[in-house]
Amino acid sequence: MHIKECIVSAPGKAILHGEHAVVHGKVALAVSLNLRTYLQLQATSSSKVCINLPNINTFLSWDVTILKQLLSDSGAVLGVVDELDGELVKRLRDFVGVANGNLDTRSMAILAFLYIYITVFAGTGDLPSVTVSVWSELPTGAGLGSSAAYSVCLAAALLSASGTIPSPLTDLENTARWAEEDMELINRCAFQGERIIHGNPSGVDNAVGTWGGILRYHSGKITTLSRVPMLRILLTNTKVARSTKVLVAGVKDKMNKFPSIINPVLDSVDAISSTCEQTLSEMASDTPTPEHYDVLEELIDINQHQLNVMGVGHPAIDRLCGITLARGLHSKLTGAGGGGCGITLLRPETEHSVVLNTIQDLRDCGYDCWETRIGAAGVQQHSPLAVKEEVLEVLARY
Ligand SMILES: Nc1ncnc2c1ncn2[C@@H]1O[C@H](COP(=O)(O)OP(=O)(O)OP(=O)(O)O)[C@@H](O)[C@H]1O
Ligand SMILES: C[C@@](O)(CCO)CC(=O)[O-]
Ligand SMILES: [Mg+2]
Repeated sequence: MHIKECIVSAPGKAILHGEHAVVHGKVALAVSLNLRTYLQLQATSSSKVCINLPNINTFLSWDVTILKQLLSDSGAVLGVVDELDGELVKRLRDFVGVANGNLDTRSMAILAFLYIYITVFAGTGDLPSVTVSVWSELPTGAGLGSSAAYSVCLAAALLSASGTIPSPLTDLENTARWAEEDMELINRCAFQGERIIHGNPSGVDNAVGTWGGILRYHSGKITTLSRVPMLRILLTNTKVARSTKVLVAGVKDKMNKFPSIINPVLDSVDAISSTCEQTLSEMASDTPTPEHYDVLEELIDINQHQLNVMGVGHPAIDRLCGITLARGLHSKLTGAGGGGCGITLLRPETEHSVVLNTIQDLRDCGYDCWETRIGAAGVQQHSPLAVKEEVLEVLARY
């Protein structure tokens, strides 16, 4: 079979409001980041499937014949992308030697890769020899949607390589995006990768990885917010490791234990997202005022308290909030919480010295901290000419 080689990338994300509540049907607002995951797919004649994941120090290969055996035993078929094929996941777990409940970083990444590779190529009747190398600018497992960017890249590259979706690149451009219906397929396929890594994802992270921009996400309905002011955001990584899967399951346990206490909190988060959306829209249609920023800051503070009530806070995040507040800035965790990253809203008039001093205070705690740009493009295909040299260099090593 003819394999179309490609380089693709997808952005990470920050959730402004609605993490966790979105898993239970509430509204979330999320933005793409200018930090991306890159994937290079190459055809080989080695009769092997190789995966190189330098961010997590994982380099593996399998004989195609062994994977073909797995495929014929499982009877997996392409097209069943809306439901996770539990039987195939079980076979893959046995094949890779990963016990159910094992949340090890490498195991999750390998399972997600093999699952998407097999289901995508099952439809073509053949499993090709390929080498897939992934490199990300995102911290892994820190709340910035690294799992979704990884799954979106896998889906886009494997669907394109198999010819299931066309390659959008033409001779005239070095970076291109897929048509809407192709992106929908990429998003649905990536969602299965997220299911393997997260357990019960809402789909918001892979939607941002696919479409980019600033999105409202509600029970699978994705709306791009076109009227938004340019927000300045500081990102801080507390470097406290956590697992989205464990945190999402923890909130579900709390809901089951105390439904009458936790459900109103989720409703209240929903109202936070709606109020934020309305405020952003007012700011975009008029000149943003200090009063608008007062509202945004108060929403951030309330939402952070709600996340603590849900049990997904962490002392390292409380410390981040305290440090920024001492400089007059408001912060909350972003993503699944339990450590990981937080966002801090900067006002347009926030002085450069205040930003620099805040960044220094946070770095003194051992945190990484930087100002970020939001609203980056979603999944893209690139010619090598359009990829930063340092990224090409890493990808070329394998
Ligand atoms: N660059 C990468 N290479 C290989 N695997 C990756 C990479 N980035 C993420 N992953 C996979 O995603 C997992 C991290 O996903 P997890 O959902 O816990 O964190 P996150 O996506 O960064 O945060 P959040 O879901 O809160 O936004 C890792 O354990 C790994 O399996
Ligand atoms: C915690 C969560 O709401 C966001 C993780 O980035 C999980 C999800 O929506 O899948
Ligand atoms: Mg994730």
